[in-house]
Amino acid sequence: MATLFSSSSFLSSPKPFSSHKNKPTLAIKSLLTPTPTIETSFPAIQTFWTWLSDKGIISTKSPIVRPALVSEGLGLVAQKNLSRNEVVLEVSKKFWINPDTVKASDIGKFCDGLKPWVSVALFLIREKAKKGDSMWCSYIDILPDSTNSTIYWSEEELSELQGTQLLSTTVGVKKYVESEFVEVEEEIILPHKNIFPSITSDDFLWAFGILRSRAFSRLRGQDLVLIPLADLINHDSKITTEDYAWEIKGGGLFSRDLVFTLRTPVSVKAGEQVLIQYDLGKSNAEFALDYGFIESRLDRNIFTLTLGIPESDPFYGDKLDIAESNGLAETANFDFVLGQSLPPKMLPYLRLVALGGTDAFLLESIFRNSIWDHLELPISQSNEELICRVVRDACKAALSGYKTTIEEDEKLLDGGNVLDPRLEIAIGIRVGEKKVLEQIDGIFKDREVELDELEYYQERRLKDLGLAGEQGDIIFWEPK
Ligand SMILES: C[S@@+](CC[C@H](N)C(=O)[O-])C[C@H]1O[C@@H](n2cnc3c(N)ncnc32)[C@H](O)[C@@H]1O
Repeated sequence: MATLFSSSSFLSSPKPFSSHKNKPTLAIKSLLTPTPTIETSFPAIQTFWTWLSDKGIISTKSPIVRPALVSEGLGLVAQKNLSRNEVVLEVSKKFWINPDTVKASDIGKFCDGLKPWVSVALFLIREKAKKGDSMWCSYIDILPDSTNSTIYWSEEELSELQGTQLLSTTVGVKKYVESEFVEVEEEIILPHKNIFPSITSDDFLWAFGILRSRAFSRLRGQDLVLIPLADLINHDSKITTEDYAWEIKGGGLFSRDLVFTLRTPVSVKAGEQVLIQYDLGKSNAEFALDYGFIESRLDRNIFTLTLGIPESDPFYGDKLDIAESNGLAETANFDFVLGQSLPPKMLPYLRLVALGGTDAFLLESIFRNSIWDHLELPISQSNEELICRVVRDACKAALSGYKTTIEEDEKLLDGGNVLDPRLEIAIGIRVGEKKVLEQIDGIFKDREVELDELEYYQERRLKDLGLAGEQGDIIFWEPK
């Protein structure tokens, strides 16, 4: 039975953590302070503000929000008291940056057929290189050089994630971005050197991270769109509704241009920051990868169990057929959330994968319509014992891949020292994953203890046929 827990140790010799040189290098980082400071006079913000006004993107006469320096970098600060659901800003489509913007630009003809994000990434890099000659220059100037997303971490910083799923994901994402860069470099950048001078893979990673952390997606008909000013909105974990935050209006037959509208999901006092909930469904690992921060909420801690039917299984074909008829496949990912019960379908899938020996008759085609119902309950002691052992072994193997214990991590977090934000993310992620793994192990440990008392398929079948009593004793018909 193939049980693939994807916790890889990418870095062979972890080095001790030292404060990184590569902190999020917002152009304005020297003005960042740990306390929320409403600072609007910084030159780059001023220039951006003037640009927004000159372009008519917003009216600067009686603005509802203004960009300002806050503890999260830049943010939007209310200029008056706002009630819940009040419109905070509106940005017309002509000021969005999306694949249509690229198409209409001077590089449009070179970007035909590129993935939407790749074309927007090239556009951003090129506009950035143009400096003052770009119409987007004032916007591009306020974009950070990096965030605390794990894609920007040094190898030394990444070594703090040793053993975590986030490390493998980060490595995978960086490889993906690199391979996209190699392709676009060969096909577009090098053949048109005069248009795209000296674009490096670091530039490409920068653009990828910018899009990942601030592009709006899943908007009506828009796969990926950067909306200047709106993309300064920061996240607040205390806001637990995604409603009312943003929408696209207009675009009907007789209506005006499409407009992006941002609303505040909660009431805000003048001078306070307007904040939204980015995504209630994201895990801390996704937050760390996309945005470079995590939350303390328990259910943001998720460990993904990847289970699969090995091709070498003598019943591979039948098992795959059953899995597919029930919405699963040869491999299946189960997201296990801290503090919650096992993901639905996980136990039946595990039992299916482990099915063999004298239980294999259940794989015969006459059971095809009822097999999943049977798999919802324990099949046999040996099957249940096997799934417990395999899951527990996998948890132990994954847990041995981390270089610290939960206690050591908690001590670091509660030690009263101000930690580097990236180290704090790393500790939060690894402690969260380990807690989930311990919880999974605990569930299957308890199950192992109950194995003798569980009711299995044969017993249920005998009961159904009226051949077994409620206590499991076999009823014989004695000849009279
Ligand atoms: C959509 S942008 C928001 C504007 C951003 N603060 C800036 O300076 O440009 C998202 C980024 O803001 C920062 N951010 C947003 N909410 C945050 C939070 N609650 N804690 C820490 N950083 C946050 C992260 O760097 C994230 O990648």
